[in-house]
This record gives sequence, C-alpha cells and structure tokens, in this order.
Amino acid sequence: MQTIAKALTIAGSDSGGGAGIQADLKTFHQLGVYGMSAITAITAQNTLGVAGVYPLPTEAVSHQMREVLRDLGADAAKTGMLFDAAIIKAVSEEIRTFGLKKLVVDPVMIAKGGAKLLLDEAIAALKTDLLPLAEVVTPNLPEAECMTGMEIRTPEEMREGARAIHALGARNVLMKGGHLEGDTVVDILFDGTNFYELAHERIQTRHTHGTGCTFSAALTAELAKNTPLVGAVEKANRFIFEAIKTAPQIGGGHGPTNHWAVVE
Ligand SMILES: Nc1ncnc2c1ncn2[C@@H]1O[C@H](COP(=O)(O)OP(=O)(O)O)[C@@H](O)[C@H]1O
Ligand SMILES: Cc1ncc(COP(=O)(O)O)c(N)n1
Repeated sequence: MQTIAKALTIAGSDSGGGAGIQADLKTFHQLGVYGMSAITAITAQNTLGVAGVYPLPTEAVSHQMREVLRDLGADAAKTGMLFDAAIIKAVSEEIRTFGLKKLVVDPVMIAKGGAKLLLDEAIAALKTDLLPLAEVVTPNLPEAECMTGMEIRTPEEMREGARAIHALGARNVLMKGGHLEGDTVVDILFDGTNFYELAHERIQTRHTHGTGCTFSAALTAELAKNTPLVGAVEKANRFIFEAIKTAPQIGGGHGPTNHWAVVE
C-alpha cells in the first residue's frame, strides 16, 4: 500500500483564508499531501489588510510541533509568519530535535498592506538560528534586502543576494522576483553552485494575497512527495502562476489566489 506524503506548516493564521496556515493547508491538500499545522500567531485580517496580530505563547508553538511530529511525523515542513525571536528559537529547537531535513523557510516579514508579521528584533534569530536549518529559503526582494543589507533591484543583484543568503547557511535559495518591474516575472534558484531561472508572464492583477505562502506551500508539498528540488521548484512555480491567473476575485482589496489550481 502506498503511504500518503505528510507536510507540516508552522505559520500564522489568516482569518481571511488567503495566506498563512489556511493557504498552506489548502495547497497541501490540492497537491495530494496530508497537511498538519503548528500555529504561531492568530491574525485578524481580510483582503484589505491585517487589523490585529495575536502571537501565541512560545510553549504553545513548540507543543503543537512536538505532538504532531512524535506521532504522525512529517516528510517536509515549512515556516511562514514566526513573529518574534522567542518563537523562532523554539521552532528551530524542535526542528533540530526531530531532525527535520526538508525544511522550506519562507521568511515572512511584512504583509502586502504593510503590517509587520516579524518584529525587527527577530531578524538576527531568523538568520542565525533558522536559516542554517533550511533546505530552501524563499525570500521576496524586500526580505532578501533585509537579510543581506544589499539593494536588490536587478536580476544580477538577485544573484548576488542569493549568494549572500546561501552564505548564511541555507542549502538552497529561491529568490522570488515578483517585486521587480517588467512583463516577465523571474524567480532564481541558487544551490550554492548553479543558478536556475524560472520565468513566466506577469499577470496584471491586484489579487496576489498569499502568493508567497501558496508558492512555498506548493514547494513543500512537492518535497514531501520526494520530487527532486529543481522539479519541485518548477511545479510550485507553475502552480502559483495558475493560481494567480485563475484567482477567484473575491474581497474588496488584494484577494486570494486559486488554491484549486490544476497543474500537470
Ligand atoms: N503578477 C504576477 N504574475 C505572475 N506571477 C507572479 C506575480 N506576482 C508574484 N508572482 C509569483 O508569485 C510568487 C511570489 O512572488 P513575490 O510577489 O515575489 O513574493 P511575495 O508574495 O512573498 O511578496 C513568485 O513565485 C512569483 O513568480
Ligand atoms: C498569517 C499571514 N502569513 C503570511 C502573510 C503574508 O501574505 P502575503 O504573501 O500576501 O504577503 C499574511 N498576510 N498573513
């Protein structure tokens, strides 16, 4: 009998359902992976923005991870919104204890509307505690700038930024290019030796809430299914493209993407 692949998301709850834990679980499910969660913070938000952030006690985060991992186990895991240094340290410790190898770190910092999902005091812990545990880290350009102190405005600067983030200890860096201008969106994967470019047409839309979460969840799901890294990144790239293209157009602001997207 074939056993089902399992993935764990360690992230914040988005009451609006388009980002965070909700986007991750929907994406895992759509890609045929059993989804589990450890919630770090509850946000009160919708497509117009984040109205409130309620972090959970550190022990509540560790406890969820321990209960899930000691019983069900996870073939891959991802982190999203972690909010503060204490949560990052607690999450890193559980990842080390359970020896989770296929870890995708989405270094969520600021929501599209501008709300802080990671405190400034947590950046150092993100770099020193969590990044060295990452199989892949998936920064967008502002996050990459924050982690490196570099200005990243061109594809060449994206490559330099990826090198600098790789030097912090992540085994692979997937630099997302959604924040650059142009008709084409280029994401760049760096494995420490080679660069791989993934390019697709830029879709003109305001419905991009949770794109980073959905992309990293798709990548995690593929890794859980044992898809090799480059193939997993390609599949996640196609999934987010299709999800943005067929977004359900709901809510008065930045609406969610289509978590029912189908890619071969
Ligand atoms: N307008 C768009 N058209 C097509 N793909 C997009 C668009 N915006 C983002 N993407 C894709 O969605 C993913 C997330 O991109 P990005 O916007 O850079 O990150 P974040 O959502 O973390 O800010 C990337 O893989 C990128 O290729
Ligand atoms: C709980 C939570 N986690 C992450 C995001 C980032 O969302 P986006 O990808 O739209 O910046 C969010 N808005 N809320």
